Amino acid sequence: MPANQDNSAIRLFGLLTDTSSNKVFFSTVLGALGGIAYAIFVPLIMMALQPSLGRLMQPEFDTSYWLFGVFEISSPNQALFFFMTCMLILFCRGTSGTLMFHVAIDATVGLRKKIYSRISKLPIQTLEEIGPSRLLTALNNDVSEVANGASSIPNILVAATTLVGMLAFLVYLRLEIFLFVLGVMAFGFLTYQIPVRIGGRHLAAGRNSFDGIQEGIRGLIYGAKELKLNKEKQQAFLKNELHEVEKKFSDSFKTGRMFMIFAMTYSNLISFFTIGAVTYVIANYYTLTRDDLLGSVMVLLYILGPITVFVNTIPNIAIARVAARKLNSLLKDMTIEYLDSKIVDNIECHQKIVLKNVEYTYQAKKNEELGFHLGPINLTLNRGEVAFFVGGNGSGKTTLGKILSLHYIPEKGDIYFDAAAVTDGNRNICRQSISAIYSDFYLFTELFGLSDNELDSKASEGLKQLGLEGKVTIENGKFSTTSLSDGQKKRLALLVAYLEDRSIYIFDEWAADQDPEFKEIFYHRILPDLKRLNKLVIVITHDDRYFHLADKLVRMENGQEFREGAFSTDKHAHSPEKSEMSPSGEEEESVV
Ligand SMILES: Nc1ncnc2c1ncn2[C@@H]1O[C@H](COP(=O)(O)OP(=O)(O)OP(=O)(O)O)[C@@H](O)[C@H]1O
Repeated sequence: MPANQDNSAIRLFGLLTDTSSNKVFFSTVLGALGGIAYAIFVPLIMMALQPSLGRLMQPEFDTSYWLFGVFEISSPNQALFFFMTCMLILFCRGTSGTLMFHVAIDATVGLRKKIYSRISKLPIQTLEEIGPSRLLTALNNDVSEVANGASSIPNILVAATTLVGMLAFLVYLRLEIFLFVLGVMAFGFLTYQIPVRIGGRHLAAGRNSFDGIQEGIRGLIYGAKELKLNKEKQQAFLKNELHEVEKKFSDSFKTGRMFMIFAMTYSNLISFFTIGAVTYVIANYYTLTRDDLLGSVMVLLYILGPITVFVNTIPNIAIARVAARKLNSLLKDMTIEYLDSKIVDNIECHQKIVLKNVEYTYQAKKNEELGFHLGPINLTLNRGEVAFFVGGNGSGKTTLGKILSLHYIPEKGDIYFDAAAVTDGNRNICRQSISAIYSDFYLFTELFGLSDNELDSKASEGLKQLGLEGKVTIENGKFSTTSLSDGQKKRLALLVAYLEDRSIYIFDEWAADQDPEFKEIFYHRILPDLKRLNKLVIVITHDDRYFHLADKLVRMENGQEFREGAFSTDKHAHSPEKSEMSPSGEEEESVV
C-alpha cells in the first residue's frame, strides 16, 4: 500500500469508493433505479383508482383480463406494468443491497488490514505509548462502525431519488402543494439538525469512555489473580475502573440515542403535520378538487417511507463519523517508521556493534515530574563476546538493550554495524541480525519465517536438550502447546531464538526464573556455546554469582554507563559437548 494512502484520513464515502468504486457505482445506480420505480407506484395506483388523473397515460376503460378463467384483472396493461415495476424493484434493491453489503465487508477487512500494516510499521516506543486498549477498540469497534455507517450512505441517495420522484409527481398534481411541502421539509430538515447534533455530541462522549472500558477489561482479565485474593481491591477496582466508566458510557449513549429517537419522531411528526395542514388548511385555501387532495395526501403518505429511511440512517452515520474521527486521530498518532525499501544492501554485523554518544529519553507522562534519560553511551561490543549489562532496577539496562536491538531509535548519537552507520534506510535489514528475548516476550505457537527441511528434527533435539521433551512436541514447525511454566516458556523462546540463528543475541534476565540447575546450564554451557559460534551475546542480569563469566561487564546507573570492564572467560568456560543441534550447519557445537 503506498505511503500516502497509508496516511490518508478515513472519509466515510471515500472508504467505499476506495474499496470498490465500480460496485459502489452499480449499487447506487441500481438503488436509484429501484427508487424511481418505487416512486412510480403511487401514480400507477392512483390512475387505476382515479382515471381522471391519467393525464400522461391513457386510462383503460372497460377492459379486463380473466386469469385462469377465475380472477378478473381490470386495467390489464397497467396491472402488468405494476407487476413489472415490482420485479424491477426486487431486482434493483436486492442487487444494490448485496453489492453494498459486499463493499462494506471488503471495506471493513481493508481497513483492518490497513491498521495491521500500520501497527507492524510502528516504532516500538509509539506502540507502547498508544497501548493495546486503543488499538483493540479501533479494530474491534470503530472499523465496523465506520464501514456500517458508510454503507448506509447509498441508502440515503436511494431514498432521495424516491423522494425527488414523489415530489415531481406532486408538482404534476398541484404546484402550490409542492411549494408548501418543500417549505415545510426545509424547515423540518433545519430544525431536525438540532437534536441530531446534540445527540451526536453525546454519542461521541460515549465512544470516548469506551477506551477506558477496554483498559478496565484488560485489568480485570490480566489482574484476575491479584483481584481474587483481595475482595476490597476487587470491589474498588470494579467500581472505579469499570462500573463508573460503564455508567458514563451508558449515560452518554442513552442521552445520545434519546436525541436521535426524538429527531426521528420529530421528522415523522413534521410529515404528519404536513398531511394535516394540506388536508385541513391548504385544501381550502387553494380550493383543491377532491381528486387533487386525495392524490396529494397519498403522495405525502408515501413520502414517509423514504423520509423514514433517511432519518433512520442518520444515527448510523453520526456514530460512524465519531468512529472515523477516533480512527483518524489514532492513525495520526501512529507515525510509521520510515524504512527506505529501496536500500537493499545486506548489512551484517561481522565484527562489532558500536554505540557513539547514544542518548534516549522517555518523556515524562502526565503525573510524572521527570522522564528518564539514558546516555550519552559509548560502547563497543564484539562478535564472539559475552557482555553482561548489570545495575540496579530502573538503571536503564533494558532500555539500552532495546536500543541495541534497534527497537528504540536513539534521539542522539549513532549506532554502527562494523563501519556502517545504522540509518532509516538500513535499520530494518540490520534488525534481521538480532534475536532478543525480553521479559515481555511473546511466544508464537509456530516457527514463522523458518523453512528448513530438518526444522522439526532440529527443534525436537533442542526440546530434548532444554528439558521440554514430553511437554512439547513439534510438527511441521508448530508447537503442540505453549501452555507451560514461565521458566519453560523462556526455554522454548530460547529454542526459537537459537533456531533463528542470528549474529546478535540479547537475553533480558532470561535466567531469572530458571531453576538453579538450568541457570548453571545457561551461564556455563549455553552462553559459551553461542560465543563459540561467534555470536555477540548480551545478557541483562542481576545474577552476580555469574558476573565473572562475562567478557565485558557494562554497569548501568541512572541511565549512565558506569563502567566497562573486561574479564577473561577461558578459565570458566565449560567444556562443550558435541551435539547435532546447529542452526547454520557450519558449526558442530550445540548451545545446549
Ligand atoms: N515504556 C516506558 N515508558 C516510560 N518510561 C519507561 C519505560 N520503560 C522504562 N521506563 C523508565 O526508564 C527507566 C529505566 O528502565 P529500564 O527498564 O531500562 O531499567 P532496567 O535497568 O532494565 O530495570 P530492571 O532491572 O528493573 O529491569 C525506569 O526508571 C523507567 O521508569
